[in-house]
Amino acid sequence: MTRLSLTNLPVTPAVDPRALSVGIVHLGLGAFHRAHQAVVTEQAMVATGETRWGIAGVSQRSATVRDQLAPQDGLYSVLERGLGDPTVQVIGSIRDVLTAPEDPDAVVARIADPAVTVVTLTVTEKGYRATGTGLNLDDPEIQADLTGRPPRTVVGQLAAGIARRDEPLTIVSCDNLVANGPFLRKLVTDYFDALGKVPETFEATRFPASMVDRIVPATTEDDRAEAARLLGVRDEAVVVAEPFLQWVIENDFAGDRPAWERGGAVLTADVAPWEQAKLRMLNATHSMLAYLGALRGYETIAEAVRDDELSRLSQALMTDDVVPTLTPPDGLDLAAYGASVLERFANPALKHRTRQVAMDGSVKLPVRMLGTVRDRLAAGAEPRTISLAVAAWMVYVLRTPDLDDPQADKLKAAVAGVSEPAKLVDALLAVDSIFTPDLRDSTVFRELLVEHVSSLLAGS
Ligand SMILES: NC(=O)c1ccc[n+]([C@@H]2O[C@H](COP(=O)([O-])OP(=O)(O)OC[C@H]3O[C@@H](n4cnc5c(N)ncnc54)[C@H](O)[C@@H]3O)[C@@H](O)[C@H]2O)c1
Ligand SMILES: O=P(O)(O)OC[C@@H](O)[C@@H](O)[C@H](O)[C@H](O)CO
Repeated sequence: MTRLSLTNLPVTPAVDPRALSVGIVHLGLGAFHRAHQAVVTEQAMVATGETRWGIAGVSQRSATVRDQLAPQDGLYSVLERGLGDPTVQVIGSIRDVLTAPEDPDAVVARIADPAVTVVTLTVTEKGYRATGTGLNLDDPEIQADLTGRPPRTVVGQLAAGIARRDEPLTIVSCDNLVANGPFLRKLVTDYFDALGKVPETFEATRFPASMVDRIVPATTEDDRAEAARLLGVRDEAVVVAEPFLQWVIENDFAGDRPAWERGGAVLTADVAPWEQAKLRMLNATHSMLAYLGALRGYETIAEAVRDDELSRLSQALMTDDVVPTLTPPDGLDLAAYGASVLERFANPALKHRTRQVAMDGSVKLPVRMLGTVRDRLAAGAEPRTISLAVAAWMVYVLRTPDLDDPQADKLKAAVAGVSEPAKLVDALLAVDSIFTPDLRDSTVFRELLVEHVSSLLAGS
């Protein structure tokens, strides 16, 4: 079947791709960016008529996305799966695709280009190479970048690009992290400190925080076949998304930016309440459903949330444990938000695999769950359901032979030969890159974990 390209365009993108120049570099050209920031950026250009916000996307690890997009002139489609029939939209805002391991100098050159004023990122939690307190200076790739090779890490790429610029830059993390903007600023600061030289432009570089939300499961062959059926041409780079899309961005930019608010984003002075509500309600519940669902043999999140007991536990997690820790942003009704999250998870057309959401637990737990545990303990409350979520991760680590986690070897070594609940809990609580001393020393938390792990092990 013919491939999607500028000469085989069954559906015209909302912008003319040929008219665009590159003004944004995006690091981490995965599925999410293509279904979220690239779409909002395109809509912003449609609303303003500007043509200078084309995106140069950077694949950080393999050449797969480049090999999918390059023969298609950077074009791809978003297959939206809601409750009705699926729809498909061709997106034209990605204008260049680079593969960092093949051409690291080209990535730095793009970041240094004066026409580029904004860099965005979606490189997953582990892509930041952080410890609980800052940049992991023991990471061999960070150490290698610090010797001055063409950088291979995301922080090294940003630092090298900033160092070559005369004009300040704005860097927007779009990953699910607590205070993602300040967090990334700290990592880049640590890098320059380790180098022993801070470029003059760094002080003016801005790192606005952002909250991003749209469920974008990994694309499957069935999705590619469905897109081909709807488009009449083959799209190897199609991404699947739910209809919902939200992007809240701190309005703190060093220079020009796309009018993202004209494309559906919200620009605000304070992202923290949005981000905390989303990470603690949506993402924590997502992860709990992933671990409990996988342990019960459910393939997808939609199957898991349709289990009455897991649905009740999801509701209890949000209502009893999370909501008391939140100060909602103006205009957000937390009860209605919680109900809408569960409805979105139940979308049967989105085959979001429990195993995909469950991956990288060692870096997700601190972001999604442990803040709630800490806040409830500090309030003298018993964090019952959130502890079940953590216990489910512990049993998942024990029971999953091919654990997909950056610390898989360390976690599997910690639980090797363990079968008693208390020993499993103690072995994993001792992993200090995940659990801080206050949590390790909490008798209430430990006892809840042992109780939940006991019943999960007995029930399976
Ligand atoms: N998919 C979603 O529903 C969704 C929703 C909200 C936010 N996000 C955020 O976007 C991130 C990416 O999600 P996705 O769906 O695009 O995943 P994906 O697997 O399609 O893409 C992941 C991207 O991160 C890069 N990456 C992975 N490990 C890395 C490492 N160690 N160093 C540097 N780069 C690395 C990959 O090269 C790839 O470009 C998530 O981790 C999350 O923080 C995703
Ligand atoms: O993308 P991850 O692996 O960081 O997390 C998995 C999901 O919880 C996450 O992607 C949600 O779908 C998303 O945060 C919804 O906006």
